[in-house]
Amino acid sequence: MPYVSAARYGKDNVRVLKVTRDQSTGVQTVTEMTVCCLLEGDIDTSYTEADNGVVVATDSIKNTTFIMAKQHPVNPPELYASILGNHFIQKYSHIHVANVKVVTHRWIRMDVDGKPHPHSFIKDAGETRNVEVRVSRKDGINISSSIAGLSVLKSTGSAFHGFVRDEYTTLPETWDRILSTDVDASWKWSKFADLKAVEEGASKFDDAWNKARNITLKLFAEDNSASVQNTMYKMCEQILDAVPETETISYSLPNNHNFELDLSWHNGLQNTGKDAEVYVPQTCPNGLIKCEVSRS
Ligand SMILES: O=c1[nH]c(=O)c2[nH]c(=O)[nH]c2[nH]1
Repeated sequence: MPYVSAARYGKDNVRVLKVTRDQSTGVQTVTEMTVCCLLEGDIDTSYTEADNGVVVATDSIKNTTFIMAKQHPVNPPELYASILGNHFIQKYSHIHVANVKVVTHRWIRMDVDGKPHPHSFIKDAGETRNVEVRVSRKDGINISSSIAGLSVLKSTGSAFHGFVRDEYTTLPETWDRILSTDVDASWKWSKFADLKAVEEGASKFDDAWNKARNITLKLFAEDNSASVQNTMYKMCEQILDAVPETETISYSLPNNHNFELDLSWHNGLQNTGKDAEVYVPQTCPNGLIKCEVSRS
């Protein structure tokens, strides 16, 4: 007899923009988020018996996403996601888990004539700040925070040699290469007992994001990289050290290759090795290096 071994449902890609206005200074702040909220619980009969009596409509989940954004702070996103998720398990006794993902887009305050403008912003389109929160009646609140799509490139200070050489190998060893990647870095927080615990720790979330971002950028720039693997491990180590409330740090880094180009066919033009200046950025394939580092 088949049975429902796992099920969750909800609304994805709910786009929310919240404007907060400081009446005393006239300074306004915007937060744009894309929210996904998926519920779990005693909902199997909606699949097996067409029992919609257990279904909180995904349209209502979308409405709730907006109402919670109106009634509560949306920053830090870890807190907003926890408030939204907690709402569903408190309001509906048959819903036991809410999975909330919030992608926060980066609207950066515009500088005009060298001064921060009170209500104009520029979108830093690549990078987002993401959180994934699981609010569970039984297991408390588990939060994972991340930086995604932070594209970085260094034109030297990266090597890759000593790797396996055999009959499958064509890649030359290098002591000086371009290193380019799109950072996806996440940190998993120790479990929070309930919403109150998240509220009490709320100031830690922005602080951790700043530390993780600064560590990533500083190490990327300054590490004399032996490999993507080794540099990302150092990043994980430093974040674990800097943010004691985290349990696990993960990185997923594509190695976006920029190939040297032999132009010697054109009048002997030298453009490889020490003469390399013009490179060819590759779209695919790319290396993909991942790791997760935990406290022992
Ligand atoms: O830093 C790297 N790690 C690898 O595993 C790898 N493999 C490869 O072809 N180039 C690189 N670079």
